[in-house]
Amino acid sequence: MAGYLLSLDQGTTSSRAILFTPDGAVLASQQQEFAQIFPQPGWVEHDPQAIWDSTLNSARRVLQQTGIGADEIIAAGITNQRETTLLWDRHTGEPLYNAIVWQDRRTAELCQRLQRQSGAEALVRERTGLLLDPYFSATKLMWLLEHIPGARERAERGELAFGTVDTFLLWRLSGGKVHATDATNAARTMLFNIHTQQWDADLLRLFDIPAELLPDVKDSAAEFGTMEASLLGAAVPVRGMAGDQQAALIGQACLQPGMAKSTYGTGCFMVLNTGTRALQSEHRLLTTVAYRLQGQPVYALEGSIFMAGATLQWIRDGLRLISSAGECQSLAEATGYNNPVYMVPAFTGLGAPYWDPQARGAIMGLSRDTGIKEIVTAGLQAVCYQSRDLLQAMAQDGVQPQVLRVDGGMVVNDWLMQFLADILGITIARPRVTETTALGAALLAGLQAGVFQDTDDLQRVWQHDRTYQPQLAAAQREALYQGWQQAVQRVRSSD
Ligand SMILES: Nc1ncnc2c1ncn2[C@@H]1O[C@H](COP(=O)(O)OP(=O)(O)O)[C@@H](O)[C@H]1O
Ligand SMILES: O=P(O)(O)OC[C@H](O)CO
Repeated sequence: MAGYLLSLDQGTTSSRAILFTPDGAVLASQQQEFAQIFPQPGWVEHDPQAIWDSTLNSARRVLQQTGIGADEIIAAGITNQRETTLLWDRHTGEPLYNAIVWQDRRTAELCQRLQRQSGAEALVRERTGLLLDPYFSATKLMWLLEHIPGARERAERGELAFGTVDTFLLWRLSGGKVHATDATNAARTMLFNIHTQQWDADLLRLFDIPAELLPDVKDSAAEFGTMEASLLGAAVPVRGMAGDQQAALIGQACLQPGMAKSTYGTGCFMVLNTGTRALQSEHRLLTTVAYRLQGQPVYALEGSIFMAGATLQWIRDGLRLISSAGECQSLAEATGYNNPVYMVPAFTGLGAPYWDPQARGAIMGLSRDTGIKEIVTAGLQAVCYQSRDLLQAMAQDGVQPQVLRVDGGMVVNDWLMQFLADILGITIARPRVTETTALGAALLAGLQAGVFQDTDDLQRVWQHDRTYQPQLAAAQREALYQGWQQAVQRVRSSD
């Protein structure tokens, strides 16, 4: 089929537009960063106009760069930073406040208050697969309704619309005609019942959210509406949508139960396909919707690590031990595996499976001969030990992937990938196209457009670049990991 697939990838620090050929190759890519707003400690906001402008500019530029007309685009897909919460006026389209970003912790106390309410935590866990944490949209929306004068009354009168970034972009792209999301994004709001695939009345009551605010929830490959022709020069149909980590799972073609991917960027997100079974984790992993096709949800277990590449950024910009992230590979090669130094990068607490917001970072095992290389190596090793924590939690929940597909900025580091294989004891596979998030959204759009017939067709798009096999003796692997577990134990605020 002639024509192209356009992917709009709206991330936490930048927006990207990528044009793919129908066989999943990247034709061109444009990216624009935007400002992070930190009004108070622990608060993180984005200007909605900056989200919109950077997305639209990237899309326009990628067409200009290639000379391709919008009328040559078969379908567009949207993928996005998840959980980030917006509230806008249905008549004017104007947001009432900045977007409250997923990293924002302003509702921590509100969450603690709700946790004390009998049965609240269990209700959230059972219906949404999530934990009662400020990370998700519900308490952010609650905050907006409480703090913007008149917002609650207006919401009850049906004058306002809530949305995560996908929904906001679709609203603007469609000229205010479509208020919809997909099941993967809905699953991160803490208001959506992942079993019935409906907004949940009990949760709406718990968080005091008027149902009038909510978007329609569609499959991840669906007819989401068309973009206003004035935006790109032709009315491009939007046919795919998924939160960025779920889109990466699709872009990595992890479409069978037991297949897993891990994205190593600023943070790390490991997602494991569990098929049509919504597996409830006993080890504080999240249960989430991986994608929904033809009304059938496929579920996933997810673990997130807050500091992956960000640890190296701190080593570079905070400690100034290196001048670029690329330097760390040769330092790690010189140090070797048997590094007595352990770094626990709990700068903003520990994520899954610990969920310990009070824990703080530490570097342990220092001696007079410790130098820069040992500290840098410990920063890299911490990413792998934390991945092992997540993989182990998944295994204890009954699913043990044999291969982990990886992507994100850190996976260019061959030493890191080999150490990851050795510490996890499974095969690490790196794909040829590492823009897996954008690819996932394009694949969903292509599926809906008929470019691909079924998920088997999507699987054929994935191409392998390099694999790393575990080579370390089991005893040595366990000894290294034990050192990590002891280090974590020492920084935790509670058991
Ligand atoms: N050679 C390298 N080895 C390890 N980490 C690296 C290397 N090059 C870049 N990184 C890390 O990769 C991260 C950027 O990855 P990227 O996927 O672009 O992040 P994000 O999409 O979250 O902004 C940075 O935090 C950087 O420290
Ligand atoms: O935009 P990213 O890549 O930092 O991803 C953010 C995640 O979706 C947050 O859950």
